[in-house]
Amino acid sequence: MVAVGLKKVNILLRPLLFLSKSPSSLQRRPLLLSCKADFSKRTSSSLFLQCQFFCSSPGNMADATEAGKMVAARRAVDENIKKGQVVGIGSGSTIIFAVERIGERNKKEALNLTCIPTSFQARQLIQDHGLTLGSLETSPEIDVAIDGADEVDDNLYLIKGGGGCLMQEKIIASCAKSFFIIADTRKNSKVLGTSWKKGVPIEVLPMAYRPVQLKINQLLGGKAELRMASRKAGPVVTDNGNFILDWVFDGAQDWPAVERTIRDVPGVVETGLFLNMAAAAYFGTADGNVLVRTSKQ
Ligand SMILES: O=C(CO)[C@H](O)[C@H](O)COP(=O)(O)O
Repeated sequence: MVAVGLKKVNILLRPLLFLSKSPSSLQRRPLLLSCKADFSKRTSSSLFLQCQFFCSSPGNMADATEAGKMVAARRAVDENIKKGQVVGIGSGSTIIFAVERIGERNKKEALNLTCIPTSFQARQLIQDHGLTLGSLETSPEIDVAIDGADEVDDNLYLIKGGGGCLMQEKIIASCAKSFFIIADTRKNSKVLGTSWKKGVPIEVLPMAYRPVQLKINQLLGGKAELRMASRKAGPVVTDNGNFILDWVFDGAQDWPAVERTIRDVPGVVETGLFLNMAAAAYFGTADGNVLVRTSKQ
C-alpha cells in the first residue's frame, strides 16, 4: 500500500509475461510499459493503479518489438471485442497476444464468442485458450476480425502472408463487418515496400507455379520467387496445399492495378495485397503507446 494524500493506493501489479522460447525473454527483467489509474475499481478508501510490466532484457530490440505487438493487440481486443460476437482470428506472432487477451477476458466476462480461424495455427490458439471454435459453414457472417500484417501503408493497404496464411485470412477478413490490424510500430509505413522487403506473397496452385512466375515477371517486372521451407526440403506448402511465390518489387506501385494483374494470371489462387479492407490499424510501441490509424473512407 502506498499513501497518496489522504487516500491509500493499492498497487495492482499485472505482470504480462512474454511467453517466448528466446533465452533473453527468460531472463525476465521487468520494464514498465504503462501505469494508469483504474477508477472503475475505486473504493471509498482505495484507488487501484494498473501497472503493465513487460519482461525484457535491456537493449533487446526483439523484446521491444514483442512489447509493441502486445500493447497493440490488447488495445484492439479491448476496444472491439464484445459479448456474443463471431470473431475472425488471424495468424502470425502478433495475434497470439490478442488471443491471450481474449482468453483472459473470456474467463472474467464469459464473452460467449464464436471464433473462426484463418489457419491451423489460429485453430490451435482458439482451442488452447478455451474459446469456442466455429467455421464459416455455421457462421458465414463475422462481426469483427483481427489480424497482423507485414506492412501497412498510408491508405491502410496491407501486405499480408509473411506466415503463408493469406488466403484464409483474406476470406475471413472479407466476411467481417469490421477488420482490424494489430502490429508493432515497424509495420507502419507511408509506402508499401519501405520496411517489408520480402515482396508480396501470392498463393498458387502447385502445378502452375512456373508459368505464374514467368507471367508475373513479364507483366510486372521484379521477381516472383518460390518460397522454400526452412526445416523441410522443398517449397512451403500452405494450409490449402498450395505453393507461395513472393513477388519482390522495386519502388512505389499502383496497388489496385498490381492486384488485378496478378489475380488475372491463371493458377493464382490469392494475393497478399489487402486493399480497402482494414477499418483501422493499431501500432504498438515498447513504451506502451498505441497509434490507431483509421481508414480514410
Ligand atoms: O499475414 C500473416 C500470416 O499469413 C501475418 O498476419 C503477418 O505475416 C504478420 O505476422 P506477425 O504478426 O508475426 O508479424
